[in-house]
Amino acid sequence: MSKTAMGASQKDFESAVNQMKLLKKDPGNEVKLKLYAHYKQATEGPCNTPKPGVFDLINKAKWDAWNALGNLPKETARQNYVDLVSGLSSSSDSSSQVKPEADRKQAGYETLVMTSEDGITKIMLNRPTKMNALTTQMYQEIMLALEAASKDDSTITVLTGNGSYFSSGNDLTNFVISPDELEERARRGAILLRDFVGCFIDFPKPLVAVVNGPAVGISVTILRLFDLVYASDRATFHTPFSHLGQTPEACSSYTFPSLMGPAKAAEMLIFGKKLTAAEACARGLVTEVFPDSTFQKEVWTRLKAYSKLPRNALRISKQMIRNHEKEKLHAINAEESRILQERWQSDECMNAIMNFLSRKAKL
Ligand SMILES: CCCCC/C=C/C(=O)SCCNC(=O)CCNC(=O)[C@H](O)C(C)(C)COP(=O)(O)OP(=O)(O)OC[C@H]1O[C@@H](n2cnc3c(N)ncnc32)[C@H](O)[C@@H]1OP(=O)(O)O
Repeated sequence: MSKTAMGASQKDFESAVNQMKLLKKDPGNEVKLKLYAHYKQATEGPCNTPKPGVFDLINKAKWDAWNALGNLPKETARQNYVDLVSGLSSSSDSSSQVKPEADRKQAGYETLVMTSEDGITKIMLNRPTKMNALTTQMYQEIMLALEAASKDDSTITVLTGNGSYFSSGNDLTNFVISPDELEERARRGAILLRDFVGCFIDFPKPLVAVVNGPAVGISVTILRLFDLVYASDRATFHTPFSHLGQTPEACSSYTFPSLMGPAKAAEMLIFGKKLTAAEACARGLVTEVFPDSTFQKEVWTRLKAYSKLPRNALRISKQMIRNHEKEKLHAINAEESRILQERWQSDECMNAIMNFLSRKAKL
C-alpha cells in the first residue's frame, strides 16, 4: 500500500469513507474489523470505552480490533484506512476484468479456482493469506464446484489449496455474530455442515486430496471421504476440537476409529495431537507422502496417468467400495452436526473463539 509523505488528508479520509458506502462486494469480516478499528482510531483516538462482555461477540471483536491499535497516531490510522479502502476498490475493479486464463478457468467462484484439463477437474481453495480458512461462502462454493465436477466429463476430481496451507479449517470469524443471532446461526451452521459433508459422502467419481501444506480441523477429518490423499512432507494434520470447545465432524467420530483404531483416533480427535505427514500415512489417513520439492510434479504426473484409465470403470469401482457405508455415514454426519449445533452455543466454544480472534491463542 502506498503512503504519501504527508499522510492522507481529512478530505482523502472522508472520500474513502464515502467510497466504502458504495462498495458492491462485501470485503469480509476481517477487513471490516480492520476498517472499523482504523476509523475509530482516526476519529476518536485510542480505544477508551469499556470492554463488552464475552457473549457480546460482535462488539467484543470490534473493541478488540480497535484496542489492538494501542496508541497508533490518528494520522497513521487515517492513512491506513484510506489505503485499505483504495486496496478494496482496486481489487474489485480488477475482478471485473477478463483474466487471460479464463478459457479453461471456470468463472463464478470468488473463493476457489476451478479448472478442468487432461481429464482432471481441480478445485483449488484460494484464500492463501488466510491459510485457506473456510468461510460460509467457501463451503457453498465447494458444494457447487463438486456438483459441477460430478457432472462434467472429467475422470478425476482434485481438491487442493493455494499457498502454503491446504486449509486452516473453519474460518473462526464465521462466529463473529451478536448473541441474539447465536441460536439461529448455530442452526444454519449445522445444516451447512451436514450438506457440505453430504456432498463428499455422495460424490460419485474418484476424489483426490492434494494436501500441499498443513491441514487443520474439517480439512483433516474430511480426508477419509476422499479416495486418494497425497501429501507433501511439509503437511501436518491437526484436529484441535477440544481446544476449541468443539467436537469431531465429517464422520470422523466413526471413520477415524475404524481407520486407525480407537486409541490413535482419540489422540487426534479428543486430545488434538498434531500428526506429521509420515504419521498420518502410517495411520492410513494419507495414501502417500512426497518430498515438498517434487510434490507438485510427482503428484500431477501420477494423476494425469490415472486420468487416462477407463472413466466408467473407475467410477463404478469407487461406488462399489463406498456404497456399503453410505447410509451409515449420512446418519453419523447428521448426528455430529446436531451435536456441533449445541457446542457452538456453549461458553467453552465461544471463549475459545474469542481467544483466537483477540490473538490470545493460536494452535
Ligand atoms: C459450518 C461448518 C463448520 C465445520 C466445523 C469445523 C471445525 C474446524 O475446522 S476447527 C479448526 C478451526 N481452525 C483453527 O482453529 C485454526 C486457527 N488458526 C490458527 O491457529 C493459525 O492461524 C494457524 C496455526 C492456522 C496459522 O498460524 P500462522 O502461520 O502464525 O498464521 P496467522 O495466524 O498469522 O494466519 C494468517 C492469517 O490467516 C488468518 N487465519 C488463519 N486461520 C484462520 C481460521 N481458521 N479462521 C480465521 N482466520 C484464520 C489469521 O487470522 C491471519 O489473519 P490476519 O491477522 O488478518 O493476517
